[in-house]
Amino acid sequence: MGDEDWEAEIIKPHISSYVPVFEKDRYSSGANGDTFNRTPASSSDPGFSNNKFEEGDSSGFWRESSIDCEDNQTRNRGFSKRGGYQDGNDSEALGSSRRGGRGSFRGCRGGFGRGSPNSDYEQDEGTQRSGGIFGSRRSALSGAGNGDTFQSRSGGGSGRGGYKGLNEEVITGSGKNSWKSEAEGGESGDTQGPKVTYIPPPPPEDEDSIFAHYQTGINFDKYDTILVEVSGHDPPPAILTFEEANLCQTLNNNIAKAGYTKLTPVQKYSIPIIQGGRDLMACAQTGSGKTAAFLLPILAHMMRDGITASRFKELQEPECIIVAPTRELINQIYLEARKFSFGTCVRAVVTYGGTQLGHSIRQIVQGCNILCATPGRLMDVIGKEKIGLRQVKYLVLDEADRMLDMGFGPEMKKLISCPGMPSKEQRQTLMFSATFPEEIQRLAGEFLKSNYLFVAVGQVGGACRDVQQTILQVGQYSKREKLVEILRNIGDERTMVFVETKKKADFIATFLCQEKISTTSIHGDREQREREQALGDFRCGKCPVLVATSVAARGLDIENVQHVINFDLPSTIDEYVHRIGRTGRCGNTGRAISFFDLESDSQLAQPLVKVLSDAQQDVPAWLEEIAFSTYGPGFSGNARGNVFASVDTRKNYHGKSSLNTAGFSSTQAPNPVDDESWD
Ligand SMILES: Nc1ncnc2c1ncn2[C@@H]1O[C@H](COP(=O)(O)OP(=O)(O)OP(=O)(O)O)[C@@H](O)[C@H]1O
Repeated sequence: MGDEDWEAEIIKPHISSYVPVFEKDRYSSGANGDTFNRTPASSSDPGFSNNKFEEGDSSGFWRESSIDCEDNQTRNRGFSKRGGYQDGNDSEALGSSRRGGRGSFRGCRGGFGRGSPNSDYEQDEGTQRSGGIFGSRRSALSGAGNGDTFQSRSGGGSGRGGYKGLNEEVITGSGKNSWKSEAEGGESGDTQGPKVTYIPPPPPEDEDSIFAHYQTGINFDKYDTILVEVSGHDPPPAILTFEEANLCQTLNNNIAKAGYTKLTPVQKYSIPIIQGGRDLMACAQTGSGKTAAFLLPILAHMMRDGITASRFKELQEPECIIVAPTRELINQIYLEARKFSFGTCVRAVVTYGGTQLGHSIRQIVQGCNILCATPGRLMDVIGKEKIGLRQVKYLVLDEADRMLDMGFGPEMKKLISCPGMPSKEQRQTLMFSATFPEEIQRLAGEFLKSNYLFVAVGQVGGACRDVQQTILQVGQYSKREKLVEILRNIGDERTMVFVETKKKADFIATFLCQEKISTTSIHGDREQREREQALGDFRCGKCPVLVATSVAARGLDIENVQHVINFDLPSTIDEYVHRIGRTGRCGNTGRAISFFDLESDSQLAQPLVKVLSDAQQDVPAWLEEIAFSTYGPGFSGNARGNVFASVDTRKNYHGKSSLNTAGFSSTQAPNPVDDESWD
């Protein structure tokens, strides 16, 4: 993990054995947008094979293992034979149960992406990475005059190379996570591949957009009933209202404009702790307002103490650095920082991988008080001496357990030992997450003052109770059929579908498009522009289904996500908690459906039973049986005894080194290294 994209950005062009040709005429919308106007492909066209996706064909894509690194030729052959877009007739044969309403690619919205030719970020196309297997996507997918493109390019084509096979593992450079190698050999001169030139479109500047927000849900007031435990020496009392926080008028105005009238529990406890200058590790359920819990008191202090950054200094020395594990999440945090600092002299800047470094630097030198960054890019701008650390007063690790695990942990250690970085005694370090495995808590001690406070809102690592969880036993070869059935029942409600690998994300997205379910995808193999486009299309409802890998599991706050489907269950229970937390946010209700494959998911049965029962969900008898049979008589997953099954580790120092947040012995690394590109 921690596949620092700095290097991934300078990738070797790879040659694909399979380059399907997408032609706009084949998948163009009709005049009213609701006609799926397909011309059968010729049988010689490998991209539009007459063959259907077939389960159980060992030569087909479907049966491939989830391991991404394998013979390129074999995979591509398999996919081109099995996985190409079908022609109209075959598609009809396959899609017999298609719903009328949803058919035709859900009318205009369905299946057809936004036009790209006029997009702000087309300008650098010529210098982007060299295509990849679906390298012809840009021209071939360009829509007709209305600017539409066939959305499933997202699904079928991976920006950074789609089905790259072996090549995706052959990202050059020895120190993948080495800030030095990135800074030195990164965009500044390495000639191994095309440079990343993507400049994200600037966020809207108008006040309405800046303060746009969604409504809190019917269960928002129930937050007040959640038990909160604060541990550590001499914690300040919680506050009950925003007024008690004594924030300056501008901040209060911004809070009101953001639609916040009442504090969430994590805010009630964290704000006074941070205002009191204490270090903090806070664990609260997904979607319960952790971002504002750290931003507001930091901004309040910055306003009180005054800030020093001035414009157009080559070296900017921010007072606050916020790191998060994924690009989309850090961008979201930046937008929150920009919202709450609106009308103040505090300037927040964001920088993350997959975008042009020069652009980030230009933003930074215009003044930077709060730097929001993904870890690799942060080390780059430090290495390039654009960011100095001497003024850092606040270091925030969002999704802190992820930031400290084996993927990003080494990078975070480098960060705190960088020249100039104030020692932990001299800075305030704040960590937030919905999950906090105890072993990671122990690692965190290195970053925090010894008297840090630990806030646990409800069950540490517990699932949000506003999410109705259902576990279905579905075997590997029935998953697609079940998925389509569920999605057809769901209709147009926004749904995130999680799968285990990048390739599967593409494959499933392609498959759903083929089923005329408007879908896009996000994963670490897609170019950043495509990731952002996919997220944008999902957010605005243009594509109500987003197929994602774990890159989208944490932190993303998207309005109206009503359903999460775990097509593949993740390997850890914490990951499960984060994934399902994309719905049921801020007091709204949501649903999560997970496909449990007896052959591959048994190790998750026990922690799943625990998480379900702690969240007062129905536990299927078959799942309990598996949990018992896997773990024997000692298992008591249904016991609802201790609300704080996992707590501040300083309470349990002795002999409990392998517990995870669900309170069970961990059979695997907390966050296994995978092949995703995160930041
Ligand atoms: N006090 C509040 N009143 C109203 N809305 C709030 C309040 N606090 C936060 N929100 C909103 O709730 C949503 C979820 O907040 P946020 O993204 O900070 O959750 P989180 O706890 O960080 O979730 P995750 O664990 O998934 O990262 C956001 O849209 C945010 O603007």
